[in-house]
Amino acid sequence: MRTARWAMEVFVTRRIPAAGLRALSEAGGCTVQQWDSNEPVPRAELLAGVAGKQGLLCLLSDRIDKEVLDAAGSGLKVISTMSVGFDHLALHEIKKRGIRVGYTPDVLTDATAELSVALLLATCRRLPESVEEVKNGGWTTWKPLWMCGYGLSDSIVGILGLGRIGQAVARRLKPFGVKKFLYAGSHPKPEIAAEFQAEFVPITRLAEESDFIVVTCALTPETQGICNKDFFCRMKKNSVFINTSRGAVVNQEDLYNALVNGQIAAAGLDVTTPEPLPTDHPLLSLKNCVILPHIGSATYTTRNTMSVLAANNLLAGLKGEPMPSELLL
Ligand SMILES: O=CC(=O)O
Repeated sequence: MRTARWAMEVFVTRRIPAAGLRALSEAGGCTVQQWDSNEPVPRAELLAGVAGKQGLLCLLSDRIDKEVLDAAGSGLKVISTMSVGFDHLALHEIKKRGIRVGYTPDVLTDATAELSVALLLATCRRLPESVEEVKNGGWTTWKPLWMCGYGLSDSIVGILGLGRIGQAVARRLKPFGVKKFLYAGSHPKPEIAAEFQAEFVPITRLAEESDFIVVTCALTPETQGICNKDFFCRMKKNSVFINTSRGAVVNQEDLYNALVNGQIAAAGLDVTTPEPLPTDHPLLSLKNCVILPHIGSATYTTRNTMSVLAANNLLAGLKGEPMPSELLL
């Protein structure tokens, strides 16, 4: 039997890819308690599970707030989230307690950018609607005016948040013949934008001039609800709105009205508020709104890599070593 030089207890809030769990168990010295289910851990189980632990490996669907931190107690040293987003973590409270945080940027950039492009094309070329017409007999003949949508060729694409994923989206869209890229965000990034000759503009101009808008910014107090009535009213009537960041960046009621009133042509959302979106939600009744169940990073390889990175972040934090991807608070 291997004797551990350090003995730590961790709580894992969900069933994760085996590779991630293996990384934890092979490290030795780390006792894992896991909510071994595909469904979210009930709040009471989370509060009980985290009690007395030194490490917590969680997902973006777990709200890690003061209550959880209090339940964990003063021994909690590390929180490792298997996500690039960290809006589910009460960072102020976490920082106050001196807890380190790991996350999983970079490894999901390609998968998420790919999904963003897939969603954009599915939305602007009306793929779900078309598939449905084939199944329901709506496809009676080839019709010149039927199922027309909007193409990327010669278009203006606006990226809200030219971070890692926004850049990867622009890189993938460029070969489709995009005429011009605009981007908006907290500050200009001239070196990065040079690759796409992208122009930094105020968000109002992004809304007014873009044929396609792709939202890839992080959810922060500044970006919460930023895509609102004013934003959608400024957009062109034939423009398409895509969001693969976080649902709360969008005021969904305003988006619904924009889609119903023809203020914009269509929307594709991989993220909503809440998640899951209730099946009777008004947005789901619209043909010009394509909604996916938050699958941006969902490739087998990416999810495996994310789980291993999350495990390695946790282990490094527990040992007091530099993490492969630490969120600096
Ligand atoms: O949305 C996905 C993530 O934050 O990893």
